[in-house]
Amino acid sequence: MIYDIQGGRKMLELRNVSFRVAENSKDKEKGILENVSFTLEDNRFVAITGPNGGGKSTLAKIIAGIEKPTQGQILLDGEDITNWSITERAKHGISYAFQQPVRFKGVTVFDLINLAAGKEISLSGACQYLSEVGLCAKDYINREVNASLSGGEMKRIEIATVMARGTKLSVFDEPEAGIDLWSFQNLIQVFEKMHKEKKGSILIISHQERILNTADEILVIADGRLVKRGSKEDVLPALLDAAQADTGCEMWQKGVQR
Ligand SMILES: Nc1ncnc2c1ncn2[C@@H]1O[C@H](COP(=O)(O)OP(=O)(O)OP(=O)(O)O)[C@@H](O)[C@H]1O
Repeated sequence: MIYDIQGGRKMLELRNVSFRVAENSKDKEKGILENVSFTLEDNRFVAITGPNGGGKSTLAKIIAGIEKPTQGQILLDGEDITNWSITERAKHGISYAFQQPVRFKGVTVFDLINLAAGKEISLSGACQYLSEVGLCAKDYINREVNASLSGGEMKRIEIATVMARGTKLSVFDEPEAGIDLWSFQNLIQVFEKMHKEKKGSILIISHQERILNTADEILVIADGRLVKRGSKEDVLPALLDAAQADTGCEMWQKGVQR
């Protein structure tokens, strides 16, 4: 078994992960992520934050298998999954909720939750997930997952599907995006509950102080690099000062760990 320096079991490990794309001019490359390394233990709640365009969503997509790193390795329970597809990773317990969820014509909300659960679940069981994300279940359970759903509704349905999946790692990309303030309070409780019930590890990309405050650990990604990692007590005060001073990225990059 593999343990990290804090003594917890390493569930996910990123080793020097880089993601570079070709720039418009043929011979040049643009670094979206550069040498990102970190480990995630079982049943942890980790938030990833940082300035817009810093590389957070790319990192989440690389973990879920939507993008492949151009360099580096990803290990799940000690096994190298760098070249695994999204499906293989999903089968082995990695769930991903998009920043902008996809819609599936012809599929109902109930179908989607059932598919996510990977087993037959009752109507009341599916409704329970919808209620937890603040949707009145009877109004949504038989609706088609199409363009008639608003962005916020779609987002909540997707979070319900990730909960139904109940995998060892759930990755959420800005779950707060498009969610109204009232529902947001409930959403925080959803994540707190998932964490309390130890339903696997949660990796959330977020800019919201309340989500960062709930996390066991915060990673700050800026300009494609992991610039800070620590407990909320270590990381949050500097982040909030930076936000107030509006110095953004420069402040975050102080004390860069490379
Ligand atoms: N395939 C790609 N080709 C070219 N540029 C890309 C590609 N993927 C991401 N980028 C660029 O990489 C940068 C990081 O994007 P990413 O979406 O990961 O940022 P982010 O930190 O999640 O931002 P936000 O907080 O705004 O959601 C952006 O400048 C984006 O335009």
